[in-house]
Amino acid sequence: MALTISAHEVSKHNSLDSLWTVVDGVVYDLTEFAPSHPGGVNIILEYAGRDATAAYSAVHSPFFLTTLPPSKILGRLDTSAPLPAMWIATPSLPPLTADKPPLYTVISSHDFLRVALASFPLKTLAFVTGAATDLLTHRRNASAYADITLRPRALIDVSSVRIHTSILGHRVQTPIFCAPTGNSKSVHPDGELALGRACSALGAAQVVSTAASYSLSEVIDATKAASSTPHPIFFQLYVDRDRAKSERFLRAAAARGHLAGVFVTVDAPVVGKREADQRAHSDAANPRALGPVRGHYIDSSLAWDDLRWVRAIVGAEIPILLKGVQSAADAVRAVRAGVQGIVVSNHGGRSLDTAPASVLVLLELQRCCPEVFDKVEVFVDGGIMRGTDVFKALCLGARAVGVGRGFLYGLNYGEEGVKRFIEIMNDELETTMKNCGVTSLDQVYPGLLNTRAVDHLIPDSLSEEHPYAKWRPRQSKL
Ligand code: HEM
Ligand SMILES: Cc1cc2nc3c(=O)[nH]c(=O)nc-3n(C[C@H](O)[C@H](O)[C@H](O)COP(=O)(O)O)c2cc1C
Repeated sequence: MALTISAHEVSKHNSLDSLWTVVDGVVYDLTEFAPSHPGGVNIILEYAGRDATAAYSAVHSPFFLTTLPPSKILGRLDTSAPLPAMWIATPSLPPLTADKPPLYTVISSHDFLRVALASFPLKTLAFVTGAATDLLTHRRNASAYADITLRPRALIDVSSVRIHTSILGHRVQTPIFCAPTGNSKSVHPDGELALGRACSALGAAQVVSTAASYSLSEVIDATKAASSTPHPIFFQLYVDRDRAKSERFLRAAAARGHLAGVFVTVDAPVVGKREADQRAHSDAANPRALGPVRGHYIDSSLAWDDLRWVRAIVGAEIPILLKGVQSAADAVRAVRAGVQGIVVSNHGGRSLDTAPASVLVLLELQRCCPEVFDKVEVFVDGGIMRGTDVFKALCLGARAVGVGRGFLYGLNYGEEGVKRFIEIMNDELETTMKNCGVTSLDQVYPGLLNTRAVDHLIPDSLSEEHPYAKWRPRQSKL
């Protein structure tokens, strides 16, 4: 890359016909790439013909640029002459809006949420706290835990409790894992690296999203440097419409040699209608746009048979989990399809509003297909804010629980905040166990819960018919 290119030359390539941009002093030709940019073409166009370093670095690690074909790296920017005014664009993400209270004053996940509400930039706030349409599933994920009550046992020696367990053969120090979340750099510049370092320090498993700001490899490298005992790292897969791209990602992930498994997300064939996100991005320049372009690269034709394709790529050894199982019928199909684990999840209520709260689906599995718990490892996420929630999910057969937003609220304070979040949740779980007369996670079982307040909501058979409405559409005469 010997060529030096003047800012004046770059600025001529400022349209979709010829689109150059500069990141960290390197000039890239994004003409071919821009229309398929997973974050949408408009954001790239905004930086066409000028410097995009700040905007790029606000959401991405340097890794993504290395995935462009070498022919698209045109040269270095000539910085010997003064750069034109307005050439270096400011990032589209505004800085944090408020000072955060000291971390030691934050003592619960609700406190972390309060700090996020006061300090996240508007777009980040909408992205992280948002959910589909009326947020009913999002709220119900949490409130359903409150409807399930505990049945404590007394006079048991609980002076010492242990919360370690295993996930698909990997020992973890806590049953709480970091669920995959995209674009974590919008919360903190260290994004998934900080999540990884904190998980590694406290022995929690981590799932790295396809849409992560840092690549899986960067996360593995960062956490290896932080701790000598590696924590299990999983990769979450959104299958790309360009299947060859997903195949390359998966092969690279498998070849990296530190992959505990692949979570294939199945509850977001399209991105849900998240109105806070739409409002935060509404733009007079594109009045007809209905929201930020997210996930348009996801292949909505993905079907059960495609799991064989995933298996063929990752090989026989790496476990595959389905993330986003929302019915007993699909849990049974997943077992038949030969996966090693399922995650009962509705994407934190972000995909389909009024889908059932995930802990209720866990109960549905217990009622309609209990054998699933013996055949595969079952996990759950969505709405977990307290140690009591974790405990209840484990009593209902979850091997471990995922938390999405909570980790991001911790990440607001960087690695230390994530550590504090995990420690608070662990501490609450231990307190719950002691007060319920349980000293290790192999003692939890459904008898420690009263679920009567929600039992009437749980389907009572695997049948995919409505219990009494039998109407079917008539054949159209057209
Ligand atoms: C001018 C350079 C670039 C800028 C300013 C930019 C900015 C952005 C923004 C703002 C988003 C949306 C984040 C959100 O959802 O809030 C995004 C998403 C994304 N970008 Fe870029 N980007 C650039 C170049 C690239 C390149 C070169 C690649 C890869 C080769 C890339 C890969 C992605 C991916 C995978 C996502 C999707 C994340 C998701 O699914 O949410 N970007 N980008
Ligand atoms: C900001 C954000 C981004 C997310 N990104 C992804 C993703 O890239 N892939 C995925 O499978 N799930 C994603 N999820 C869903 C989480 O993995 C998880 O299912 C959900 O957040 C659990 O609910 P909770 O946030 O109430 O804990 C995301 C969730 C949030 C809040």
